[in-house]
This record gives sequence, C-alpha cells and structure tokens, in this order.
Amino acid sequence: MEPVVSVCELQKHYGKTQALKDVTFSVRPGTCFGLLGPNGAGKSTTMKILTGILPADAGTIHILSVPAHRDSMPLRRQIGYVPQNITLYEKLTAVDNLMFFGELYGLHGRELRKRIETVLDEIGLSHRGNEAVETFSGGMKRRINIAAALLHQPKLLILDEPTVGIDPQSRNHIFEMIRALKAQGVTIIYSTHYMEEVEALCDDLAIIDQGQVIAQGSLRDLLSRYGKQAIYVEAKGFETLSDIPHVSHVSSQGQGFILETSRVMEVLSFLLQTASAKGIDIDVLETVRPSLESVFLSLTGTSLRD
Ligand SMILES: Nc1ncnc2c1ncn2[C@@H]1O[C@H](COP(=O)(O)OP(=O)(O)OP(=O)(O)O)[C@@H](O)[C@H]1O
Repeated sequence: MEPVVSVCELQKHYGKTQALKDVTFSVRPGTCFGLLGPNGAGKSTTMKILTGILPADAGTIHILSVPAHRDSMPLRRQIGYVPQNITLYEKLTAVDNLMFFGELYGLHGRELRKRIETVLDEIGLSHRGNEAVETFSGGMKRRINIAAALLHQPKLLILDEPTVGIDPQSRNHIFEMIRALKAQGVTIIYSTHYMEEVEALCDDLAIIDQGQVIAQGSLRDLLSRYGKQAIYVEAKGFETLSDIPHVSHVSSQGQGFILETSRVMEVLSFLLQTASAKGIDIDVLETVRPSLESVFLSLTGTSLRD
C-alpha cells in the first residue's frame, strides 16, 4: 500500500543551527506513527514543515501521493494539526472556539454544529461545551485544541507532544480518541519524548536525535533489533558481586539494578548460585522485557531521560 506520508531528505537550518539533517521516513495508511526524540531533536520542525507552516531548505514531501507544497490548500484541508502550544480564545466557550476554527476550515451552519457536537463527544467534553475555556484545566484545553483539528474530518492528524503537562484523565481521553480515530482509518503522526506513549499507541516509529532519524521501523522490529533483554535485581550486598558473566551494562534503578544481557537464563542462574554461596539475600529478581529505553540507549549511548 502507498504510504500516506513520505518524507525524503528533509533539511532545515535556523541561522547556523541545523535542525534537520536529511530526515527521511514514511507513514503507512491507517497507522499511528511515532516521532520519538529528546527535546530539541527536530520533531516540531518536522511537523511544521509537514503542515506547511515552515518551508524546508531541501527535501521532498508527498502526502496522500501528492507532492506537498506550502500553498497547496486542497492538500492542507486533508490534514489536522495540533500544535504544542494551545491556541484558544480564553473568554469564549468551547463551542464558540470550535465555531471559529470550523469556519476557518469552511464549515458553516447545521453541518458545523453537528461536527462540534461529534468532536466534543469524541474528546469527552460534551458536558462543558457552553463554558468559557478560561475555566478549563490545561488538559481540557488541549483536548479542545485536538477537537478543533478534527472538525473538518482530516485523513491525516498530526499531534505535536499532545500530552506534555496534562492530567492523567485528559491523557487517557487523548489515547482513547487516537485509538478510535485509527479504527476509523485516520492516519496519525504523533510526536513525543515519552517512550511509554509510543509503546502504548504507535505501530511504527522513527527515532530522531539531533536532527537525524537514527532508526525507524515497527515497534516490534526495533525492539527485537536493538532492544536489550535485562534482569532486575534487588539485593542487599549486590554491589559485592563484581564481574557477572554475560552482562553488558549495569545501571541502578529504584532500590535495585538493571543488568543487560542476551543470556538471561545463565545470568539468573549465576546470580542465584553466587548469592546463595555468599549468603546474600535477594529481595527481587525478575526479567525485564526489551524497551524503547534500551533501544535508544544502544543507538545513542545516552538515555532519553538525560
Ligand atoms: N525558531 C527557531 N529559531 C532558532 N532555532 C530554533 C527555532 N526553532 C527550533 N530551533 C532549534 O532547532 C532544533 C530543533 O528544534 P525542534 O523544536 O524542532 O525540536 P523538538 O524535537 O520539537 O524539541 P521539543 O520537544 O523541545 O519541542 C533545536 O536545536 C532548537 O533549538
């Protein structure tokens, strides 16, 4: 199947800062594609170029098989974009805000009112539609922003870090809404620096760091290609166990340690035997499945949380 979005060798400078260096990726129809990277990696820049807000210095973009130009209005109407910063009129009600955004997309009258009802229901805020946005929590405002991007029923929804700084309830609503949209066939591009969000939502992803895509593929592929299996151990006196065979990396986590290894069974058996021989009490010993954290670490040598 033709990709919904294909981005090829995108480059962007801000003055002397090179924000994007040959960014290339493609997004399959009806999937949720994660753009994962730390602050300053180039996620927002990529999204702004995709939506036509910023020009690229070089590279090509095809959206729905059509070359995307900044002034291509018919194409832009197929895209819903939720920027990182909330853009709402605080004094207006949620419905009046949505009226304003709907009219920008060329919707009017009964059709617009119906769409407003539907999107408010989809984001779980029907009961607050007639209240001023200034009375809403940050998470509720973010949900209204998402609703605004959905009024014109885009085929492609682009969300730039939609869960930063919001409450867990709004985050759950956003997750549910993304899953429902995907089930309706909408293609989603979702940027985040939270790995657990990519693991929960995305089919495919590109890991972006310092303006470059350093890996991309399905979540399953990346985990099996780069993810490390590991063991978590909590034991008083564990530090006295040096030189555990087949362990490639040790890091502390909470009360215990994460030992990365490709030979889980051998390391488990070594730990049990040595602890018993040295009289060390093991409080917790469990295997840890490969995570995007370990993918990022093995690709960049640093943690995404640094
Ligand atoms: N308007 C601008 N002027 C100058 N430099 C910019 C501008 N916008 C972004 N940059 C720089 O470009 C690089 C990429 O920034 P971008 O905002 O795309 O990253 P990001 O991955 O979205 O990060 P964040 O999660 O912090 O939003 C960074 O080095 C940033 O400082």
